[in-house]
Amino acid sequence: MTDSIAVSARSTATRIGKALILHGIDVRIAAGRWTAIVGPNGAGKSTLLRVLAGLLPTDGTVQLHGRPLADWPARERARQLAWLGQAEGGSDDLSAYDVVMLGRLPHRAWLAPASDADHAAVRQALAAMQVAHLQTRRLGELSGGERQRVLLARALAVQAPLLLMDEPLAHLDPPHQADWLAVVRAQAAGGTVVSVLHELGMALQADELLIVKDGGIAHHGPCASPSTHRALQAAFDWRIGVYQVKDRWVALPRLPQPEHEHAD
Ligand SMILES: Nc1ncnc2c1ncn2[C@@H]1O[C@H](COP(=O)(O)OP(=O)(O)OP(=O)(O)O)[C@@H](O)[C@H]1O
Repeated sequence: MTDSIAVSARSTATRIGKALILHGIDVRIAAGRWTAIVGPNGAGKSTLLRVLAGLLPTDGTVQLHGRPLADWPARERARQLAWLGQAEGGSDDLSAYDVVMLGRLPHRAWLAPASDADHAAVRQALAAMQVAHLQTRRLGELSGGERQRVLLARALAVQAPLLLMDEPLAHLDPPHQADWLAVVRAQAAGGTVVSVLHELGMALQADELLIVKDGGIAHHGPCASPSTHRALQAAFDWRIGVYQVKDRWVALPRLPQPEHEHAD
């Protein structure tokens, strides 16, 4: 599994309106791994994730399991690729259970009732994100973190081999971040995960780091590699340091230094 490519994008330019947002993209995401996309604000991380999901047109080609995205029948593609966007709205009147059931739509025939397998997938996803006790509550009346966990459960309920998530940790407290980490590891053991993350300490727990800066790919490499750590620090203008704490890598902000001192 690790040698194959789950999703790839090759494009010279991605525009939103007239604005050039991404340029010179050539990225291959390995299957069976967790890739974290990181980089400064406005670098183009979310745009790149949307390109990989086929949600934003671009020149060049985007391929899912070696086949151009555009060639996939919509339902089949929806079963292959689960998506969690940033600040998603629109389902506030639905119960948490029904929101998670939306993740099963690609598996259901038009107007067909949910099957036992659909209900089982929903219950499993609710349990994985520890929101089973919220299942009868309306999405709109949940806290930010509860809501995010329900939306994560919806993405998990798709049971797609490729899971793309934009800032999945938004609003999650540290224990729930740790739970999410366990879920992602399990997910990557049988499939592929790509997540845009601002929490660099969490991103460094991934297998691969894809560093985006100024609309291009600055680096793509293993999270544990010194060259990746150097590239990460450089991408943030050396305003962060990467350190080893026991068996994990962490990134910490560096305080601004007086003009005459240099970063180490
Ligand atoms: N609809 C839009 N119209 C014009 N420019 C846009 C639009 N959406 C995003 N951009 C611009 O594209 C660039 C990349 O945005 P993107 O959201 O991909 O960045 P990001 O790396 O995810 O940022 P952040 O870390 O702040 O979430 C930014 O300069 C942004 O202002």
